[in-house]
Amino acid sequence: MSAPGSLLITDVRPYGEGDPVDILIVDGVIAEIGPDLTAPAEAERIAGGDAVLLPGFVDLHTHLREPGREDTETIASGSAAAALGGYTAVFAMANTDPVADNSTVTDNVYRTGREVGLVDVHPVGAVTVGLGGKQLAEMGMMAAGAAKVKMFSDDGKCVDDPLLMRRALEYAKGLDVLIAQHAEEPRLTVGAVAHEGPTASRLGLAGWPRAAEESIVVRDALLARDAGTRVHICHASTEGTVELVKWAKAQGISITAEVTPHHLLLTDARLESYDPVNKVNPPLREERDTAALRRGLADGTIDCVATDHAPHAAQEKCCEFSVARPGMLGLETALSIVVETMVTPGLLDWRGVAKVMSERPAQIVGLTDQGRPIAVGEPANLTLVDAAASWTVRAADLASLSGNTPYADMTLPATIRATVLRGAVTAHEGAVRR
Ligand SMILES: NC(=O)N[C@@H](CC(=O)O)C(=O)O
Ligand SMILES: [Zn+2]
Ligand SMILES: [Zn+2]
Repeated sequence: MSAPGSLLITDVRPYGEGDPVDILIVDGVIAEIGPDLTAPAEAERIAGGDAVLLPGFVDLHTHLREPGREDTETIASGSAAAALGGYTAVFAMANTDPVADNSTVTDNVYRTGREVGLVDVHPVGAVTVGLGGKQLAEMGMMAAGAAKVKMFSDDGKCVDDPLLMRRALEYAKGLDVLIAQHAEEPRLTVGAVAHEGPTASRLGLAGWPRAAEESIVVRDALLARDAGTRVHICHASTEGTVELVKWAKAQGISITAEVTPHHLLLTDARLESYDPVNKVNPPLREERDTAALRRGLADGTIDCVATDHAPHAAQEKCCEFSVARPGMLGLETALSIVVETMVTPGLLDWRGVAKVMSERPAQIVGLTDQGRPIAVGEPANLTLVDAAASWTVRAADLASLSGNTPYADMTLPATIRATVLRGAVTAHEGAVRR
């Protein structure tokens, strides 16, 4: 499925480098790159306005709430949010209702995503039946279905039983699929709603210690070593996790890790207001953690950025902190937060942004048509970034059906001028194209 016909994008700088060029796309594939290109009269045209041209972003961690909670997000609304955020592929987590633990659900999510057509929606399959942590799901059936499921995760819950995790990794090796772990030792987080530290103590909130994450990270690194397979760590949130992933990689263990935009920018200082918009799993931590995560992302210890876009209804967020649902929106603000935390301080250049938001995530999960070089003959999955622009986040203006953004009223750098999926313009100047 690629857009038939031609699209001419004028005046863009691939990876923010060199003089502006034009890009001619024919039938979904980059046909020419150079100055002052000509296109057939009927070709669609987009004025780049000196935008930075990047490969389309790939999100390994998105929660679309379909099936089950279509009041908070649908595959259509989440796809729109993704396209507006510069994404051309997203991985939709399995903690839906019903759970995506069988190929009927995963194939339906996949097909609906194709029908919407704004972004490639790849369903994530559950590792265990019903996310129950007791019995392995039929991973092989999901991998063999129409969706060709490539990633499995019980995200929202940790696969905490070490023997079951070991078996899951062994099966994943045989199927050549990826297991992504929500690293949380549940015995250490009973009742926890905030990072365990001085802020939570002062505010009287039950704490989630760093060790709850780190003990699972190191355990799963060792299990992956013994199984001779790979494991991916969801939403790394602590300084210790960065150290452990670095250690594991140095041992030759096949481990990868993602960080969310909110764990790069926000700390538990946010909790002073008791506003549950700041409640998330794993919790917002301290400045030494955000600093270590930024350094880790810059030096490649942390492989990529993933949003953990987690829409929730107002009535489940605007309530007492301890009972509010954890999670925050992320798709439409991710690039801006990465610019704020990584590009502006000089930790990443635009090549680096392409790497952590597109190339590495595509490689980690084995997508062959995403995260590709901007070159002739490559699929035209592209994002145009207006690096000089800024915008003020308004929850009501977001395409998501939910409003739980922690960045409301903040003015952030960089906007997405356009997103192109296989030659089709999916978003342009803040509006989706259907
Ligand atoms: N991150 C969150 O706080 N919540 C996620 C689940 C998860 O990612 O663990 C959700 O599904 O709402
Ligand atoms: Zn999680
Ligand atoms: Zn999640």
